[in-house]
Amino acid sequence: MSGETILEVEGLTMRFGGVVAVNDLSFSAQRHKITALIGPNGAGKTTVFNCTTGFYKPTSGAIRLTHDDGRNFALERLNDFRISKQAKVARTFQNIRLFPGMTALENLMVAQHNALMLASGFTFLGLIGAPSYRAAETHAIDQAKQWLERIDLLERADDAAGNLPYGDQRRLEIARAMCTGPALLCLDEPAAGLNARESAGLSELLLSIRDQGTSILLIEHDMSVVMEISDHIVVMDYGVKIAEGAPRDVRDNPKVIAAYLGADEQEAAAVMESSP
Ligand SMILES: Nc1ncnc2c1ncn2[C@@H]1O[C@H](COP(=O)(O)OP(=O)(O)OP(=O)(O)O)[C@@H](O)[C@H]1O
Repeated sequence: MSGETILEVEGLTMRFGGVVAVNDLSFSAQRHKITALIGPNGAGKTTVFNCTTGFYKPTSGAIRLTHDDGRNFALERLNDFRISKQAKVARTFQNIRLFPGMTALENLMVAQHNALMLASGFTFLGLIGAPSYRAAETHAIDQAKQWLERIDLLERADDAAGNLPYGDQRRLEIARAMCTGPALLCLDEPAAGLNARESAGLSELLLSIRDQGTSILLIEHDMSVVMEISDHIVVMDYGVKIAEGAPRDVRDNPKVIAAYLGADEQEAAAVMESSP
């Protein structure tokens, strides 16, 4: 194993014309831990995700990812395809982006497209049904079924993803990201729109993913989820880091309380009332 840090963000800046969405931000995320990025609306959290996952090229700064075996990736220099395929960073989005017309199972198979394409020799071995391709396909189906079972959707494997209840779709998105075998899982507001029971189930799922060895970077407005499952929290406001630490320290930090009070009454109350 290579060090405790999986992700090191250093001096990250992202400008959109005159808007500085992220300004000289530095933080690190530890291996096999859940690191949460929180902050009021417009603080710059999603922009950090978009830079980390290659959707945006940062204006300046470095984003380094280190695998368990010590391999290093300069994410700020890679495109989104290489970041997911080589650096093994997977993400979900604020708004659900499943393939709604495909079944739940098919959505998880598509996630394993890269491995299947390789095993198919980019079509030919797949067409003739070569044993190596059939073995890869069986493995992909097994993996998809295991994840469906884990998120309690095995019985709905053949239902169109778009017909599933909202909370199920959210869990399916996470399972789809996990089917790519990520080293780092980036989740953008996974609890958005979930009720209290579904949020509790989500927390359990994320803790089990962490405990089985996947590092998680989480953006979340639901403070009950953040305070319950995060190992470390980084707080942003107006593009800069205003605090970081363990859930209890962050919750009691006057700068954090002030940032949330200046934002949205409900959100401020949620931060102050949440108990880690
Ligand atoms: N593509 C873009 N073009 C111009 N400005 C942008 C772009 N993306 C983000 N911004 C601006 O950057 C700032 C940070 O936005 P960002 O979406 O990263 O914040 P956030 O913390 O994720 O907010 P929220 O919690 O509401 O999702 C905002 O002022 C936003 O308007």
